Amino acid sequence: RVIQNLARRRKPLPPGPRGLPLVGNLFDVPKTQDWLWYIKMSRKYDSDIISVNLAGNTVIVLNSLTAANDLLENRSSIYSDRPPFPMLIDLVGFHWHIAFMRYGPRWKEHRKVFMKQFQPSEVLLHRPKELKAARVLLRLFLDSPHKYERHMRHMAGMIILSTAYGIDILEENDPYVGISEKALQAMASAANPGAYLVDSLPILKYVPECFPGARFKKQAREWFKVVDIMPHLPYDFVKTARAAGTAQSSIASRVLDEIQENAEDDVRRDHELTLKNVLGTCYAGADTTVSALGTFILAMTMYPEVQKKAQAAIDEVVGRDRLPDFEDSIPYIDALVHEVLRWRPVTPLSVTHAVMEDDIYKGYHIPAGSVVVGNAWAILHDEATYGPKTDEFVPERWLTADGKLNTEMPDSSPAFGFGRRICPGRDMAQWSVWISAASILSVFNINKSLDKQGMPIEPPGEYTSGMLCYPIPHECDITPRSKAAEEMIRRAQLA
Ligand code: HEM
Repeated sequence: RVIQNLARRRKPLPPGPRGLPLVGNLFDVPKTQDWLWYIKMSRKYDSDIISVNLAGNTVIVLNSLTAANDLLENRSSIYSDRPPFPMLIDLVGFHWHIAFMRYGPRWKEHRKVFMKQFQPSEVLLHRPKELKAARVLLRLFLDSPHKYERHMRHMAGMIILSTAYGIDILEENDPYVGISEKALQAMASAANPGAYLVDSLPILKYVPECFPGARFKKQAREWFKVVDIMPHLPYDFVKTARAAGTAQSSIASRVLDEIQENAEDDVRRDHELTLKNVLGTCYAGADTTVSALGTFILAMTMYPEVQKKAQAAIDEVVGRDRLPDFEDSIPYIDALVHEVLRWRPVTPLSVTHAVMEDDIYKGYHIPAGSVVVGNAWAILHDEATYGPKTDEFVPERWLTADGKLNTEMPDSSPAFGFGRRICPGRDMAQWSVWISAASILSVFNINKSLDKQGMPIEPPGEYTSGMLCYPIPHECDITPRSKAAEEMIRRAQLA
């Protein structure tokens, strides 16, 4: 084995730009949209696998579906760890979040509990809550269309908090939404690759707060206050509601019933802690759904002809006198959801994995402990896989000539990551986006706003840049397709 390891180490690292002493490529990698820079490097070195050195840490970037599948999927037994994330975990306190747990028994236990609640058969149980939230979304769009981003956030929060905890959230200033949003803002900032030097030089986490340049520690301490209580607050709500006999059906209640029946005190405590962490993690999923819905609104504003085709497809199946339901089969909307996830992936560089053992791929050495990144943007924009004009929003690329979903083609799953860490909420997420998109288009038109001269305002199509990216809300006009549509939205609230 020793000889094998020595032989591996003699192989070169995957190609990449030469860095400076000590800092390596720390200042070469751009702070924003680094996925585009990695594509450029991949072309420059004519290799779908490249490496950079960030202050001594090797980062391996996989820029093709083949490379991502070969390593993250087919060798997942050694490629499913996470890097240590000193800022996010040790300082900001996200140690309870499944997505950032190291590979091992603790992660496996959490993932098992999560998967059980979000496997496709269980997701069917959550549909009534998704449908209710989609209908509330329509009414909110009707009342204040310009606040569409806030309403989509409300909808995603409503689905997750009612599914996970049986909490009916308030339309304004809900305390559970408030705390979760604050924690997620902290996550978005702290997980931003390259944003904090402490992630490259973990020793910095020990410097005192008063030390020059240690402002990040003060910031982390502020964030810690909300991040630490985020999973506890809604969980305590369920426990109180159960004691009072007022708890609504929810994942928390169902799992608590099972736990109460079977376990000894200390086993039960462990199970409860796992459950609390799993449920806390769910809200982060809500945030990704908001990003995908924002991309949907952007695409509909930019591509009116796609919008018209989608509406025609809905009208053909659903008609104009009821709202869409999960039972409706509308392949054009299936295609549109895939295209939303592909065109502007929510996590363009996915979430970083780490490799646990030395490995060799295509003759290159991948050292144990390297960070391994699947460049989801590069993969989902590869014309060899997804056809021409991948920068354009074209749902037809997912359809056969007779308008059915093309099952021969790879789907949009790289948007949800890879291998053993692939997003376990993806089924639920896709259905949330599906029902929202179908419901919105069945009753609303989304058009470019007009400026003072009556000219259409082109949406800038800007996104935030980080691990999770969100479209920056743009001006658009969201108006009911007819008086009857408006009445249908109001009636649906009373049902
Ligand atoms: C459009 C919506 C969503 C997108 C694009 C998305 C994307 C992702 C990605 C890229 C990962 C990392 C996978 C990897 O490391 O290879 C991930 C992980 C995860 N997602 Fe999602 N997600 C979405 C919605 C959701 C929802 C709704 C939930 C919960 C109900 C959820 C729960 C999780 C969890 C728990 C993990 C961590 C998995 C692990 O590390 O084992 N996600 N997601």
